[in-house]
Amino acid sequence: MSILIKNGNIVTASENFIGDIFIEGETISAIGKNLNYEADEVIEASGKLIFPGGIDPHVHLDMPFMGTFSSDSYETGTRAALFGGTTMVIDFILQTQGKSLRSALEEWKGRSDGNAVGDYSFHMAVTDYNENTKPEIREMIEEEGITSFKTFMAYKGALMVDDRQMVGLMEEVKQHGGLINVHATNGDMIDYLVQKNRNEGNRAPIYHYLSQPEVTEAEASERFVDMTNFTGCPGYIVHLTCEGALNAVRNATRRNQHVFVETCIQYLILDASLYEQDFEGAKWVMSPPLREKKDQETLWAGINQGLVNVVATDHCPFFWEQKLMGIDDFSKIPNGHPAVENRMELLYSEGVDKGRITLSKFVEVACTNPAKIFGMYPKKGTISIGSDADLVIFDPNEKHTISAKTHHMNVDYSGYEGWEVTGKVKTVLLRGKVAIDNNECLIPKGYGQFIKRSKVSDKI
Ligand SMILES: NC(=O)NCCC(=O)O
Ligand SMILES: [Zn+2]
Ligand SMILES: [Zn+2]
Repeated sequence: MSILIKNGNIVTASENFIGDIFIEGETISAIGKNLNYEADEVIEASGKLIFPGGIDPHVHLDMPFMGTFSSDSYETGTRAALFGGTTMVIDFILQTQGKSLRSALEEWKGRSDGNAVGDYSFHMAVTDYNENTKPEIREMIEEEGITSFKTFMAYKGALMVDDRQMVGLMEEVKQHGGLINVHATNGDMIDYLVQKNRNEGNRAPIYHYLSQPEVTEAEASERFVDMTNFTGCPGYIVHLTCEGALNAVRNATRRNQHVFVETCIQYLILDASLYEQDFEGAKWVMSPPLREKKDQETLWAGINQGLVNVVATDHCPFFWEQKLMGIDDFSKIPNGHPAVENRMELLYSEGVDKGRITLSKFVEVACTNPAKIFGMYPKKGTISIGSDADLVIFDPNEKHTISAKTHHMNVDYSGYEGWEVTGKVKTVLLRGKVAIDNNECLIPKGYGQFIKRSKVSDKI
């Protein structure tokens, strides 16, 4: 099967030009002007942007968490991602404390195998690092192509590791060519504030926010950055939200250290005033919580300064019924919100269309850097000869309104209900197949492949 895409405005992290793309099978075989190849299908793309398929390296699909499961399966979650121009996601496996990484991998495979519509990979969350898990790090990297390891400095009593485990894990991960991801907030301080608020009868969603002030994230980010400096292990901070935390990374650059930073679309465009509305605020109960306007400005600037490398979502949807588990106690509200379908369009609309970032920066943080950092470049994350034909054909002028009535995520509300967006995903190709066209998904469950990843470096 061959496809010729004609006259599109091709955008990569470094280039922007009008041209044609010729696809044979799953990969791109030619790029140029006025290409004259015979193709089984021709797609006219004049007036449209063509960028690489988006990669969201932070999603939680069908994940057991806080006494329930996140509500998107591999099928619904990866399909919704495709509708929004994201052709690949990286999901998190959670080790159960006391059990092996291998058994967690088998559990996650049981839910994901044969069920994904779009491509996916896994990070391995190590929640119990000990002599038994140590040899499994090499196994995951060498045998499974899982090269990134997530740690939680928070969720005390459930997922949190201490600093001793952290440095031990870093040594091992570094030795085998992997990367450490971290949820960097101070779990002990948060646990103290949560219990204090609950004891004082403060049970509304806003107390979730008040139990995780900026200092809890700034302190843990600085500690993590210092530990990666000490061990020499490449590090990546997930869902960074605030000025204090970004300053820890900024300070590290003064000793020529680079730690990768991911923020999420919600931290760029939503703020903590959303918690000021009774239980409705539960829609945005996530960890870390939404912050202030000054933090949004810091994050947009951080993208342009090259300090913030990736914009993800931390997609972790729960039905309203599930959020109601915390109606009497904010600490029981399942943490997370749905966004995987909205990320690319919101980032284009709020970032590029409003002049905060360039088109190439948009591609860099939404497509290219995730591929580079997580060991998939240039197979994924760019438009070049030999790369997978994962492409988004995008109308930069079409306006539309986000709503739970029309989204494809398996959840009954939207954190962005009524949001007016400029720019619309029109057609999406995944490994040479038209996956989305005319608001329809044209590929079946099972088309999505598990992508084994290479060893990583701390340079991009
Ligand atoms: N972020 C969040 O609120 N839920 C998912 C788990 C995590 O990433 O911490
Ligand atoms: Zn987290
Ligand atoms: Zn997460």
